Amino acid sequence: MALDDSIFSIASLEVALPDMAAKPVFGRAPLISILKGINLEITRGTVLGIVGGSGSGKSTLGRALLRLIEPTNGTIRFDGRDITHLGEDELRPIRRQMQMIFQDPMSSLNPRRRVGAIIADPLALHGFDGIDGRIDDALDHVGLPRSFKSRYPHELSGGQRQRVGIARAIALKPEFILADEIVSGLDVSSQAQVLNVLGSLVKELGLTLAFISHDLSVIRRLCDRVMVLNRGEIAEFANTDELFASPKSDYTRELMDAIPLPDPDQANW
Ligand SMILES: Nc1ncnc2c1ncn2[C@@H]1O[C@H](COP(=O)(O)OP(=O)(O)OP(=O)(O)O)[C@@H](O)[C@H]1O
Repeated sequence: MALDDSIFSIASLEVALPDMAAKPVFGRAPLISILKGINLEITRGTVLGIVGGSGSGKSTLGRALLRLIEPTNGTIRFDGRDITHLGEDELRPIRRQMQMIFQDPMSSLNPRRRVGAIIADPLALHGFDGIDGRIDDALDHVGLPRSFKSRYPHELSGGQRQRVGIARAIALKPEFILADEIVSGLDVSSQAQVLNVLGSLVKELGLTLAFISHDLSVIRRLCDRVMVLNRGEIAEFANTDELFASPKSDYTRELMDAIPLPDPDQANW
């Protein structure tokens, strides 16, 4: 793969964090290793699924990609630039290019701001002009009526709130979006809506997405490639079709066995 096809290039990534359970009376908590030897390329315009059980290191990997935490070892290249150890001042101009959509929109959307303002705030912060038009565009892209601009988050359903989170992220025209367990709190039909919206956006806008989920059935619907994480290490990394056709690791097979049988009402998912 040519290097310029990659939005992210990760080599030998390791993350160790202070062990909060250790609670030392004096000095610092000892470090525990969370991620080990992660190598990864994320190709422009593709969706990478990151899957694994609870505590496997999915969110930590996402946070390291966005440089919300600093790795202990290894390199993170974003758009060809080594960002592994950049300070906050140097990261600031890059931050707009990397957006995140969160698991719980009730806590990530300010309950006292209307939807229009929620989408407008980061646009204003980053100095965009024509903000009203950009808000309308973003709402159109996620399939929400423009009249929702005057609503508050509590006046929306869970799926609609999650689409506001997506609208806020795409309005900034980022190069990359990280979505961390964004459908796990939703009922099956809202999950389907949100996944459909994301799938269309990837095609329409050429988005590059990393999609974290513990649920392989969700990953299968959206992702081109899948990284399976187990205890902070890569158990398997393959194209989605290959992974489902012939899983190579026992751990992947365990995750597959945990997929619930499809609901016949959702057969056209
Ligand atoms: N700030 C931290 N300090 C110490 N340990 C941490 C910290 N954050 C996460 N961990 C530990 O790192 C491991 C990986 O956590 P992480 O949240 O990345 O996993 P995950 O795969 O996203 O799990 P889940 O699906 O449950 O959210 C866990 O054992 C967790 O307890």
